[in-house]
Amino acid sequence: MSKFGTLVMGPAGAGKSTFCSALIQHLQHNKRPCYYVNLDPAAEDFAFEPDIDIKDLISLEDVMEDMGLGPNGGLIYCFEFLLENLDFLTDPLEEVTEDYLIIFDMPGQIELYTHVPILPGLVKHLMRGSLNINMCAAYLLESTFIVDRPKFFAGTLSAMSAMLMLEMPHVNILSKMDLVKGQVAKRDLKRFLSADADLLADDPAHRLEDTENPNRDADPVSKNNIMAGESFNRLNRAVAQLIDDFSMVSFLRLDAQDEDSVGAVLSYIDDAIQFHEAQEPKEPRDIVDTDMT
Ligand SMILES: Nc1nc2c(ncn2[C@@H]2O[C@H](COP(=O)(O)OP(=O)(O)OP(=O)(O)O)[C@@H](O)[C@H]2O)c(=O)[nH]1
Repeated sequence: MSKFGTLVMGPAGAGKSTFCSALIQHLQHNKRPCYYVNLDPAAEDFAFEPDIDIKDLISLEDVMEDMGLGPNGGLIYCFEFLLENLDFLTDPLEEVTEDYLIIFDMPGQIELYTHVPILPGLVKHLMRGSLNINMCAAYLLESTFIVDRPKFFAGTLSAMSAMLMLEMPHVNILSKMDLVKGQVAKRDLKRFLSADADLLADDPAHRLEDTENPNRDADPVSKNNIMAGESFNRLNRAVAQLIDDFSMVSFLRLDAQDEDSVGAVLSYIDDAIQFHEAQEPKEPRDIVDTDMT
């Protein structure tokens, strides 16, 4: 039998630890066992004591002090150290049975999900090694991002970057929905949940389309700036359209204080894990270069 787990990720302050706690509480209420793994080497206070805490292996504070590194370099060092000492995770996780949901609480440094190839190695170890955990990534983005539409699409791209890098079942979650309740009409909210590209085109706060400036032709600097603005606009819209066309990113809603909302998100995570488990493992395809004949 396989083990099951979820990797809770997202930018700093997105609500990852709060979601982990709400999830643990919900699982406890439903008499479902869970196993909590803290992988944030800077995390301090926990509502629930982790079963595994990376700080027992290495802490960010020590690394910064001993190695003279900053918080980002220190975090990368901690994860490289973890990858060199994977028994720290493997030994206790081998004992965890399939009844448990293993919850991995991740740090918020965005570099980890975008351009440092550390997490793929960790995920590969957890999912494909002797542990063979069926996992789903839960990527949290703060719902207040929807107030600033370009920021929302930038956040959506960070979620996509994690999806592409990790190649594992993945759900995206707009966290802290209580903070935007009443501020966004239901109809508008739907457009954010499925990342509708037209959100950029009809953004009421759009500032770059200053084509009506009467001095634009007379002032070459102003003209160049406006041209750059226009081409950036077109580029932004093209990227948003790509996300929209391929239905690449859609979001679930989460209010961590509302147990029904937590339960609903959990059921999506469960489904994503089970759907993945049901898939036949694919044989790698033969590479046939048709131009070589
Ligand atoms: N209103 C509201 N606040 C929330 C919710 N979830 C988290 N918060 C608050 O948002 C802040 C950050 O939450 P954390 O859970 O620490 O976020 P995190 O992503 O774990 O943060 P880092 O580990 O620092 O990246 C805290 O003040 C939480 O109380 C929510 O659903 N609603």
